[in-house]
Amino acid sequence: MARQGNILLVDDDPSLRRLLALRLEGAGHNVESAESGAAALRALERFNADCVITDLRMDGMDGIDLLQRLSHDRPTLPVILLTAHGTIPEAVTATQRGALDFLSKPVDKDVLLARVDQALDQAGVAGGDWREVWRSRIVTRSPLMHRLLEEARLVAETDTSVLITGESGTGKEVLARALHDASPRANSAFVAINCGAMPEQLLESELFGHEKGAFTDAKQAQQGLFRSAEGGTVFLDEIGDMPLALQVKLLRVLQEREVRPVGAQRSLPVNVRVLSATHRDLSEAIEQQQFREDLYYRLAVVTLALPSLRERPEDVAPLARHFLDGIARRSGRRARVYAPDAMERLCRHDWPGNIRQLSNVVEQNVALTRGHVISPQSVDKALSGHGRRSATAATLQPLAEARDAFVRDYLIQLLRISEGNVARSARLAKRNRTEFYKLLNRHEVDPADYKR
Ligand SMILES: Nc1ncnc2c1ncn2[C@@H]1O[C@H](COP(=O)(O)OP(=O)(O)OP(=O)(O)O)[C@@H](O)[C@H]1O
Repeated sequence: MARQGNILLVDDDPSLRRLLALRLEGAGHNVESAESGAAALRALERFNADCVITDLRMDGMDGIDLLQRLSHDRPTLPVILLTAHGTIPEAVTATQRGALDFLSKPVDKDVLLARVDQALDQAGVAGGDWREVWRSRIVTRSPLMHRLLEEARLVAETDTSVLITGESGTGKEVLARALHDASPRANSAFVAINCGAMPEQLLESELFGHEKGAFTDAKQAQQGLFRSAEGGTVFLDEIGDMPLALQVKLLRVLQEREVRPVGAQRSLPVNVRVLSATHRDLSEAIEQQQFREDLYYRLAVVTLALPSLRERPEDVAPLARHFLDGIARRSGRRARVYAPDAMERLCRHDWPGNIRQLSNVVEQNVALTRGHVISPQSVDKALSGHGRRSATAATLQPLAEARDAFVRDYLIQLLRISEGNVARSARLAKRNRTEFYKLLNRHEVDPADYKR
């Protein structure tokens, strides 16, 4: 069923506005028109738009300015740009800054309706239904991601085991949670565990539980994650790092749908859905006999491969704004903004650490920015810091700068641990408060940014 949505149409040419509105209304959409970027922002205060179509060149606030405002204020609202002959390069740049797409004038009716349908799909407007909440934590404008989310939504309705693959920091856990939220198990527990983070025996008892007295430290019986997730979902992160002996036990649990706590005589039935994730190439691990092939086929009935951030550069700007908003909300202060050149640099970076690295860079930028606007220099500094380990003679920092960077990182870590509490941070650093405040000032770190 074709989607029908609320479309805000922005163009300073009244005849084009009328024509496009007629076409969109003819397809069942609800259309509101505005003659400028400023009028569009006013209209959005009362009109609940699912998609904005805006001309690129307009007097006053043009399409790019409007896009920038919307990317900041409404990062998930899809924006389509209308371009006349000669403005296509600008529109291409705009898609890198977060525009969903662009349409060349004269606008072909079928292309218009197809693009709008795609935009409504992105906004989560499904066949006339209202937007979906399950994917609300996933900020994206990438068509690759939208296809993946569509697959995720379909597979969420079943009890199929899903293996999520992707480089570190691409959002595997976020996707697993969204899958759970979209599933019929959404009202039961979602329990996540990192299989690479603990020794084998501890992992076994964490997963399957233990009886009282099963081993020296087992003072109390513990039911284990599988049983505590009864009716819900277990998410096994870094499954590729699970020790082989435990892989056998996990396979048995998946086959029999029963768990046997450490030290128990009997197995107990469990009803959980299993999602797992890895950043490793499991086929290579299977070849090297580090991962059981039979377990792989049990876990990877469906595989969802998350693209790296390099493969979806259009997500950098909306994600950066999303993280700025998050920091502002936590500190109760107005969100900072990136200067256009600074945003350009973020968009050009290749993000080996993916979204987690972007989130750290944004946090570092906020910590180092006194005013409202984050400068390109601040971005360069944060990015060179992240590349420190692979520095060459050309990029190596002078000692004074490296020392400053170290002290700043140290202060940020303290404030993270103490959630912005200066007295506690000063105690941890074994410095008196006055001295500690001086350090914060000198390194332009603001404790308010770390308050929860
Ligand atoms: N699409 C997204 N929108 C908003 N935030 C995201 C998105 N994807 C990831 N994040 C955030 O990025 C960080 C890393 O995500 P996550 O922990 O899910 O990645 P991961 O692939 O599981 O990483 P790892 O392999 O290191 O365990 C988290 O803070 C998460 O909230």
